[in-house]
Amino acid sequence: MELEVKSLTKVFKSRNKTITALKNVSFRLKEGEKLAIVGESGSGKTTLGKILVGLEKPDSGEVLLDGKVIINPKKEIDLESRRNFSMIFQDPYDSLNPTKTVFDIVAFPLRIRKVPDDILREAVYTSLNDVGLSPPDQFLLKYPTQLSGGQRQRVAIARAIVYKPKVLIADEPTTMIDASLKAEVIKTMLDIALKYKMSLITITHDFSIVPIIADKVIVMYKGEIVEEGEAKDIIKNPRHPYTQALIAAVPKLLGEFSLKIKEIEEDGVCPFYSRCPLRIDKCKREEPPLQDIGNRKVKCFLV
Ligand SMILES: Nc1ncnc2c1ncn2[C@@H]1O[C@H](COP(=O)(O)OP(=O)(O)OP(=O)(O)O)[C@@H](O)[C@H]1O
Repeated sequence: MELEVKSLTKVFKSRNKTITALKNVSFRLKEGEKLAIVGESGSGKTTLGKILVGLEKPDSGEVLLDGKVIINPKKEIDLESRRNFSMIFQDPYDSLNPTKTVFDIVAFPLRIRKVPDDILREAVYTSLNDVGLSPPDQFLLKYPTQLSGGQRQRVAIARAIVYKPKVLIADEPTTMIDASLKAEVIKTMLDIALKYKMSLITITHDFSIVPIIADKVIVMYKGEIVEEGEAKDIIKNPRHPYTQALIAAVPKLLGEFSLKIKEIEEDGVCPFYSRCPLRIDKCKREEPPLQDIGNRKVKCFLV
């Protein structure tokens, strides 16, 4: 399996505002690889995940799986292509229907694909065992409100993996759960990815989980990739000033790190200019390209 994301761009327009959520985002992912997409709130991470699972359409660019175009602006993503991806959403309180039992929640993706009952039942049991909700019989008839936060997140994972996607996308999977449960949820996802040879894309603002969850990292700022490379290299030696700031902010909350500076929003200016501690004059006159530097890509003149 090889996933290729090519120049994805997505712009949201409302009455008086245009927001470029993604701008020319490209990357590749192989079978079993683990990628972290890191950036603060609003950097476009969730939009990227939503495009992959078919919840949003790109304005331009395309996504290929094993060389075949499965997503482009003119195409409705079909159920067969969607089967390759699955997304675990940030909030296990919000994403589980409170009126449905665990069985119905986990079975749902198979029901819409009209999977026969006996296969469906077997798949739900396997999924619940895989996420550590075992024995499954103890959980099947429970409602989300009867479960703890960690258990709810496990149900969300069970639902996401029930049809064995090739790429599992986890959007801030540990944000809403207790710190003490973070490691367990992460371990569950890693075990599952390994067992089924799934590729894992973790969307996060939290650099502290990157060494555990990823071999590759993409750092996004305002919808653009500003740095991309091997996780261990980037953590040891971040090259883009934004990546440096994100890593320096661990384990502080990124909210504390955000500087309240009026941002310059002009074309032809580095998007990180207003916040960059290392900016030079050129950064205000010219937007740096995403340059290849060894096995790294960095969108900065200073590297
Ligand atoms: N449906 C939408 N309509 C209008 N604007 C949107 C929509 N979805 C996202 N945006 C905007 O696009 C930008 C990127 O949002 P996105 O949710 O992808 O970022 P993010 O990095 O995942 O942030 P967060 O962690 O807060 O979810 C934001 O400015 C957001 O307000």
